[in-house]
Amino acid sequence: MKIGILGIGGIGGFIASKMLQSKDKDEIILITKERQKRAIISEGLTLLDGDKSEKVHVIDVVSTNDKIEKLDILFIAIKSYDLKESLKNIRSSISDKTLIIPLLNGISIKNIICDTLNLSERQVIDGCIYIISNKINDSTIRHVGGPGRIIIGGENQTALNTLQTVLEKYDLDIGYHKDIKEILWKKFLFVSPISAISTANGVTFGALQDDAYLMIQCQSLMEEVILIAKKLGINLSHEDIKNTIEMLKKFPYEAKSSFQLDIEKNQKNEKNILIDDVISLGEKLDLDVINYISINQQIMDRYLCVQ
Ligand SMILES: NC(=O)C1=CN([C@@H]2O[C@H](COP(=O)(O)OP(=O)(O)OC[C@H]3O[C@@H](n4cnc5c(N)ncnc54)[C@H](OP(=O)(O)O)[C@@H]3O)[C@@H](O)[C@H]2O)C=CC1
Ligand SMILES: CC(C)(CO)C(=O)C(=O)O
Repeated sequence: MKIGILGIGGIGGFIASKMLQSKDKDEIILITKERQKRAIISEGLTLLDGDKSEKVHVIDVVSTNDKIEKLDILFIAIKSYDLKESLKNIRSSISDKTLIIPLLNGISIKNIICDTLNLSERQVIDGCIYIISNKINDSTIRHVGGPGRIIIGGENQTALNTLQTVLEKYDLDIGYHKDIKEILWKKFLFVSPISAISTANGVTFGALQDDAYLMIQCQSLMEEVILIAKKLGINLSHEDIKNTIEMLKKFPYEAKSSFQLDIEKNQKNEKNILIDDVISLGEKLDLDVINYISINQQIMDRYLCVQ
């Protein structure tokens, strides 16, 4: 099996390192930019986790300028703002049999992939990951916290069976769920409000939980996400808000979302999929998302938002 991983940053670097550490492995191909390819060829790939540092030697690392052989499985771990461009670059490595697993945040990623590559929905197996993992430099990734749990799923049971058989040999914590849409919305219920509120106020996950007023605001954002989800037929409830807040407690005090880290560095960021999508869905579905409109404004006032 040829397994590609597109985007070797916080997420792609984490899963690549875990897979490459396995003794019995498939052909794992890391797909990067040219500059990062050179760094990984000369330095290997190092995953830092607490006091541990694990370096793997990488045999197959290609850049999007290289000719890449047809892949059986492709994990996508790119930021949403680079997604379309990078997919176009690796189009020739995707056949009508390649199974694609996006691990990006957001609720519209499958549509973007299918539209960009003109693929059948059955080929794209929705997924998400619960983790905080950051790229330190082109050859070093740090797992900061979070369980690293991956959930994939959907209606294509044949594809899921294949993936389960291929991926079980790796030290990855993977769960399979038929109703993956609900899982993606539950993840979104976590990542969107928490990223928005902590970024708007410049606080870490721990400081957010210490501030009762901010937690009330955070819950108001969650209510708006639930309103939209329900209108779209996704079964989220207030119980999910409780579970989401419980989950927040499992992250380290100093943790920040990838959105906050990007925006603080004045880098391109995923505001479009984390915040703007909620506002436009609210408008489209004629639902009141006043708290999202206001948090969006707070973020724009506080930072110069690079899009
Ligand atoms: N980090 C986290 O803890 C979590 C992130 N997520 C989600 O996962 C997704 C990926 O995030 P994350 O791993 O943090 O992102 P990173 O920015 O750390 O990694 C993305 C990688 O893709 C590379 N890249 C960009 N464009 C291309 C291209 N055209 N061809 C090849 N490589 C390219 C980047 O290179 P360069 O740096 O040079 O641009 C970088 O190495 C996002 O949607 C994020 O929201 C979800 C859960 C947790
Ligand atoms: C909030 C978090 C850490 C949850 O996995 C995340 O998805 C992100 O930072 O993008």
